[in-house]
Amino acid sequence: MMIHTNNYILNIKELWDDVPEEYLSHKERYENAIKKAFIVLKVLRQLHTGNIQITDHRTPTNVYSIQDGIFRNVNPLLIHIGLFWSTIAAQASTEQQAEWLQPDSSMIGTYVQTELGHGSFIRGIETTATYDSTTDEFILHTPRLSAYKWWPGGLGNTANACLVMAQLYINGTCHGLHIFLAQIRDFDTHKPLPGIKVGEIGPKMGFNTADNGFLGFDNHRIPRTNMLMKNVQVLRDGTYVKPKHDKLTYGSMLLTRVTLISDLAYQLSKAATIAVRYSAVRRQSPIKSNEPERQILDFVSQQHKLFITIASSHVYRVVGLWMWNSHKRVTADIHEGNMGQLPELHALACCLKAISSRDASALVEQCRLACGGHGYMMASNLPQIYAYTTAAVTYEGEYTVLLLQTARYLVKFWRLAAEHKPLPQNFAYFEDYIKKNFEQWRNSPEGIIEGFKAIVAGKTKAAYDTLQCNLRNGREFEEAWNMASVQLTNASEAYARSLLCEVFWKETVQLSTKVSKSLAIVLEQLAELYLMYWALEKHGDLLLYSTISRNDIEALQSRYEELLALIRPNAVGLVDAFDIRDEVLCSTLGAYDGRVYERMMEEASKSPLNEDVVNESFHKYIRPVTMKNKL
Ligand SMILES: CCCCCCCCCCCCCCC/C=C/C(=O)SCCNC(=O)CCNC(=O)[C@H](O)C(C)(C)COP(=O)(O)OP(=O)(O)OC[C@H]1O[C@@H](n2cnc3c(N)ncnc32)[C@H](O)[C@@H]1OP(=O)(O)O
Ligand SMILES: Cc1cc2nc3c(=O)[nH]c(=O)nc-3n(C[C@H](O)[C@H](O)[C@H](O)COP(=O)(O)OP(=O)(O)OC[C@H]3O[C@@H](n4cnc5c(N)ncnc54)[C@H](O)[C@@H]3O)c2cc1C
Repeated sequence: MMIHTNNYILNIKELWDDVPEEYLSHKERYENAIKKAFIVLKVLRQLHTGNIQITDHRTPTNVYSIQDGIFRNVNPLLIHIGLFWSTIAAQASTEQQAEWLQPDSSMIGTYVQTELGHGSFIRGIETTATYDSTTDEFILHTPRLSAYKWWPGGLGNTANACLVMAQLYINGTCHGLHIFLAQIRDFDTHKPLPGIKVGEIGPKMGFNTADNGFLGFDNHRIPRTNMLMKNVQVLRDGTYVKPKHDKLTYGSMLLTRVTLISDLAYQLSKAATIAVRYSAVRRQSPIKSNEPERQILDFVSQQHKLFITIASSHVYRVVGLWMWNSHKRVTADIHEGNMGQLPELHALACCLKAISSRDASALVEQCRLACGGHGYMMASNLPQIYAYTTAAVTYEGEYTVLLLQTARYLVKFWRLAAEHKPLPQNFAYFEDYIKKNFEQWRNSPEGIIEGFKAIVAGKTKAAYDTLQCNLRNGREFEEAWNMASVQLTNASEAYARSLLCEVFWKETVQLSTKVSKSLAIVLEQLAELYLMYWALEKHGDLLLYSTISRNDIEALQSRYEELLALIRPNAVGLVDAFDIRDEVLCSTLGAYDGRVYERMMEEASKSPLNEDVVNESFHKYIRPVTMKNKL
């Protein structure tokens, strides 16, 4: 059958709710989501096997984006599709992949790493996998309460299998963290297997349809061949064959951090679409007292809140793709046995994941606030987008912890610069900073990019000097590092911002040569707005570390305000261009037709509290008190 995936999925009635899911209980919400998840999975499987064929392009992305509308919350199979399969594909041997990656597999899996006691510091993970050479098996065990797995999506009820991160022991020697495939529930009855204690962790701020779970093993045995063995092996006699790089096991986190940047761009485009369209419909106060009330989008302060969201969505789209291509390149190199580019990719992924998630959640919240009281309604969908987005600041590597990873990388290059050793081209500016080869400030995108590099150099130097000072004062390295950690994270944050500005500007300039002149003008305005916005936000840092003057800052401010005015006529067009369907946006405030107040009233009528003219609580609780008082 030939299908157009958007239309096909949108026409499956069971995927769309009559009652908004906010009115369902925790249990009903999950059951509703799981029903839909398996309808979607069936479509994906049919696409995979060729039973249905598609007529449109970008299908996985299409399905991915439509599912935001279907679930409003999260697909309970998100980790099954996004992490379980991809980890097997990346870390299992060819034979294991042939056995496990069957499209009609009975396995529904998840990625089980975090424990009650350890999330960030994964070397502290306590679950053990001990090799028993007499039976050719690993024994998975949870030695104490803090070793219980806690958080994995889909683990609570959906998954019957999982990839478990555990400390590998062979003949009493610990070889560190490795990944094991373990079946946890019977494929037919779905009952937990003997030796497995599994359940759901309870309601959260968001992600409530993802049945995040807990898991404990009581000496649970799995075959030796269930350890993921592409990069590392345990042989039948217990011989341990080391990987080429000891962090290859962390590869799934690296890949997810990279893909998250694009996902966050998409969440930003949803929030921007809702807030900009609403701001074009909403009228509140005249600007001049004798004029009619104006669209709130005409208030320059409102443009300041919203246009940076539009621009940031483009930034993360561009940088997400740039990182995706880098990941592809580095993975191909690793395949050839060359690990040289892995540290750089890890350092970039850490700081970009940290800053993209932090920016996205702050900007989604800004969009919600920009919609006034109505933004607080669940029916605006902004609270759900915020709850989803802010989780990304924590999962897949907590914000500060990831910035500190990138700081290790920056400090290494600063040390080279300080010792006058050769630096790679992309860090040549460290040497310029040390030699005080400062460029004269230029009020242009290129000038701002140079200014941001000076901030990175200045902040890395400050952190490095503090670190050295702590060491000279007799502190051990780890303690000295901890004492400098505020400055170290500041340096990483600055590094991420300079990368975002540079990559976005360069890619936009290149893209502008390939599109119509009128489109190129708008794209460059957005890119320039992004750079100006952050230059003004960070003007204190620029004053400290670059040659910018007060007059330059005033000129930047004027240009920024000019850009807001230039973008204003295209604002609605720019969010329409994100091309997000109403069914996916799920927002009374952001629908394409602008029927905001009508939709709000229609949604309110769905409230169960409006089913009866007089709710029975009146007779039970209110009347006895109020009428008694009257007597
Ligand atoms: C339209 C858009 C389409 C897009 C679709 C895609 C959507 C996808 C959405 C996905 C949604 C996901 C839903 C949520 C799922 C959530 C899942 C999880 O949260 S899983 C659990 C994640 N947990 C973490 O991230 C833990 C964070 N902690 C760590 O990663 C590590 O503990 C650590 C890196 C902080 C430290 O590790 P440790 O072993 O202790 O390191 P050392 O200190 O010994 O060494 C540091 C050394 O190692 C290098 N390193 C670290 N990690 C890596 C790596 N991954 N690759 C390469 N190198 C690595 C590091 O650079 C240091 O090197 P050095 O030379 O020594 O400086
Ligand atoms: C919605 C959601 C979904 C998730 N899904 C999964 C999943 O599918 N699978 C899975 O395995 N896990 C999952 N997780 C767990 C997630 O990966 C962890 O919560 C995350 O890695 C953070 O670890 P933590 O909770 O231990 O935080 P902690 O590390 O305890 O952080 C608490 C505070 O301590 C600080 N801190 C910790 N270490 C340091 C340090 N070295 N230096 C400075 N500051 C530090 C942090 O900055 C933070 O402020 C999920 C979490 C969430 C919220």
